[in-house]
Parts: sequence; structure tokens; C-alpha cells
Amino acid sequence: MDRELMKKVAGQEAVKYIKDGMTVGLGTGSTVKYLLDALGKRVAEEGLRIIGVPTSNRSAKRARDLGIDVKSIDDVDHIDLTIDGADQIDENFQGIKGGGVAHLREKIVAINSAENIWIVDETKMAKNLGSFPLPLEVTPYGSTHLYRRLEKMGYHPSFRTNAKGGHVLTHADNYIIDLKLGYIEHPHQLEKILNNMTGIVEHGLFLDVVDKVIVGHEDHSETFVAKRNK
Ligand SMILES: O=C(CO)[C@H](O)[C@H](O)COP(=O)(O)O
Repeated sequence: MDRELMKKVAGQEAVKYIKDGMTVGLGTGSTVKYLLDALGKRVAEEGLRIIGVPTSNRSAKRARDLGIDVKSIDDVDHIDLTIDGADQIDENFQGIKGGGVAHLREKIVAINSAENIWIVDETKMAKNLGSFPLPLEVTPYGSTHLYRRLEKMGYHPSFRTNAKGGHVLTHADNYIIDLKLGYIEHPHQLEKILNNMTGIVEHGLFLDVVDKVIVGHEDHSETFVAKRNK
């Protein structure tokens, strides 16, 4: 199974949805890297004019290196389309994001986009959410207290650490706590609980956000339209 090839197939399919003149949210991660490569190629070869709104410093740098114009979300008045990766997607097209530590910016960009497309390799599709740990971006202040609370709630938290054992830091210098839930029976109920917990800046549940999901296989892609009310 060649996952890199699957990611590339998804990225190359998604680039077709980008039209001249669009303002495009650019997600983060190894799948989005293939989208950016394909987009850079279109900019160079077709003279495609777009404005990219990157969701991470990594994507901003890569886009710039590829000759793609980028702006901050604060410098654009609308976003036509955002294309991003995801860590897990269930059969109702609800998702978990944040494996790459960028879910706060990704959610801000996504909810301000007229349309959202996720690109994933086939291994990301699941019946239910939860086997991928759910990331929470939390303020350092009170984070151990919050951790203990999450533990008591049975959410199996763990701080995300780097190779040196220190906290992984987000763009906003916050910490990440991953919840090993195994199976999320009621994503909307969990969303409500997490939304109401002070100290959690943003969680990685992305519910009712995506419009289309492009799944990359080794030799073809599949595009699913999420049927839901906006
Ligand atoms: O949510 C994300 C970053 O915060 C990414 O979109 C997600 O982790 C998928 O990344 P990859 O394409 O590398 O698997």
C-alpha cells in the first residue's frame, strides 16, 4: 500500500477545483503538500492567479516557494474554497483534525470559507470517529488541572511532547492534549462538552464543516459530496 501515492492522487484531483481569481484556504499536512505542488505548477504553467490563505507557517512557506501569492486571513474579505487534509473521517463526513498541530487556524479558515474540500488517502476513512486521538489545543496556564479533569471524565488524555520530552507548541504557543477515546458514539454531544470547557482553545472535532471529500487510492480518486444543512 503506497500511501504517499494515494495522497498525491487526492491532491492532484483537488487542484482541479481551484479557478482563476479565487481566494483559497490552504490547509496543512503531508497531503496538502501534494496539492500545493500541483497548484504551484498551475500558477507557473497556466498563469493561474489566486490568493492563498495558509493555515500554518509551513504551508505559507511552501506556497511562497512555489510562487503562490499568500495573504493572512485578516487581509482578505472572503475565502471561496479551502482545501485541507484530515486525520479521520467517518461515514457521515464528520472529521478529526489537528494531528499536525494546526487545527485552530484550520478551523478559523474553514468556517469562514464558502466551500470546504478535504483530501485524504483511503486509510483515513472510518465508520466512526475516535480511533485517531482527538487533539485539543489548551492554554499552558491550568493545563495540568485541565488534564486531571479530562482524566476523571474518562477521556484518557496525554500531553503531546517532542523528541526532547518538552511540550509540542502550537502557532499560539499553546499545548496539545490528545484524547484517546477509541470510539466517539455521539460527536455532537462531545463537541458541546468540549466547547464549554474553559482552557480548551479549540478541539479537533470538525463537524458539519466539509462539502466534498476526495479520497485518494493508488490508481484513482473518489469524490464524495457531504449532504448536510449549512
Ligand atoms: O489537521 C491537520 C493538521 O493540523 C492535517 O490536515 C491532518 O493532520 C492531516 O495531515 P496529513 O495529510 O499529513 O495526514
